[in-house]
Amino acid sequence: FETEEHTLRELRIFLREICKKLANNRLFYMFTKPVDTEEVPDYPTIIKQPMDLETMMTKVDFHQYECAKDFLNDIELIVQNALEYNPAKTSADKQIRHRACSLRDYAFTLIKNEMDSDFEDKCQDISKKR
Ligand SMILES: CC(=O)c1csc(NC(=O)C2C[NH2+]C2)n1
Repeated sequence: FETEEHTLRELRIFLREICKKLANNRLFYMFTKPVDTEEVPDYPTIIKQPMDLETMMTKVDFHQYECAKDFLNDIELIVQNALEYNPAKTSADKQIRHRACSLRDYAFTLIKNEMDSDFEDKCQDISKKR
């Protein structure tokens, strides 16, 4: 059991580093905090499951990710929300969609390059057992 807790502790340290790198990239500024429903009142009428990088950092601290796959599922939620909320042909919408796709590619590539695949397998095994 103790070794499982050591594994999940190491996962949290790794995911905080990934989250920090993504949140510190100016390209992803609009994904760093929850959309302000005061400024964008129609957002909650369209996007039913909002997600952002600050919320993901909190989820790491609350032990709500047991493997990198769960973390990447929330990245994909950020991306899908942005594509749904910004469907127009305008340059503003196009730029946000392009940045959402860049966020996805950065996150998946960072994790693939910096994470030992055996370590992720161990995390997924622990997650399945729980
Ligand atoms: C996080 C996110 O996807 C977001 C925040 S504001 C926004 N879009 C706009 O403000 C307008 C450009 N066309 C609507 N999208």
